[in-house]
Amino acid sequence: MAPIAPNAPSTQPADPILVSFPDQDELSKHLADFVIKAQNEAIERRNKFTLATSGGSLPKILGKNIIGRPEVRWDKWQVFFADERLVPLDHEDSNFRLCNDELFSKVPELKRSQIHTIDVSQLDDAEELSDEYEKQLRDAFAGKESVRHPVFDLILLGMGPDGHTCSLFPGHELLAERTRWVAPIEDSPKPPLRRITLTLPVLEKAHRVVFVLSGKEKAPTLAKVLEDETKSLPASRVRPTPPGDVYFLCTDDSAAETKYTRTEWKL
Ligand SMILES: O=C1O[C@H](COP(=O)(O)O)[C@@H](O)[C@H](O)[C@H]1O
Repeated sequence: MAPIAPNAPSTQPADPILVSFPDQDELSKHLADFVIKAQNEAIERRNKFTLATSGGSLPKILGKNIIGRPEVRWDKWQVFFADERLVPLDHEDSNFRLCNDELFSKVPELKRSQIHTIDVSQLDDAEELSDEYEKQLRDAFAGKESVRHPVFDLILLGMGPDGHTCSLFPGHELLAERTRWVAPIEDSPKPPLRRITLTLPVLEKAHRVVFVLSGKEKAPTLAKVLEDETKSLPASRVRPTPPGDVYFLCTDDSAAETKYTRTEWKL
């Protein structure tokens, strides 16, 4: 057996990085700085910035302080969805609609062709729709070459009180999915029932994954996620492969119940 090189990079996922801020506005400002840094590094690497975003509380926190920042190179962004609810894009449950209301519609420089939606008006079958979205990812990430996984520059995630993230729910069989990049779920415990989600292998391959959490109702779950060695909750299973990192950026009240070490903010 070949000896392990003494300075070989670790293959073990790094521990999550937890940073907390006094309130949602501070969280939002620092999130904007973080996204801009990720954007700049991505543009330097490949002259484009691939982002997957979630719905829920995230779009508002993201939109509030990034709109109008002169450093943002909107023309370089390619935006995908970490998950989507299978409702029309203008429905109030649609993650696209939330993102559109809070961000996209306020940034004319970000063209509709740069936003990769999961659109039930084009295809209503959840299986077919997830295959079609996976194809969009393959086209965007691989061109004509084949790649094992897309490597997003940044994935922004939320976390529900049950520990779900994307549309990956506790105890659900989709947590075991290792082949597909995108998968349908038709029995979501949280309405609406029908959704499409990125799978864990895609989250694990990203350069950076950032959970964005605000409010004291997230506190008990965040403590479980960071301290649960058994990794039973979906959010605790998101551990990017080195050199990828996972961050939890949150308000102080979200972090109030965890004993996990907080890191000083530095960019
Ligand atoms: O259903 C969903 O919930 C999660 C968490 O939402 P939040 O409102 O607690 O932030 C969200 O990240 C996901 O995109 C959405 O489909």
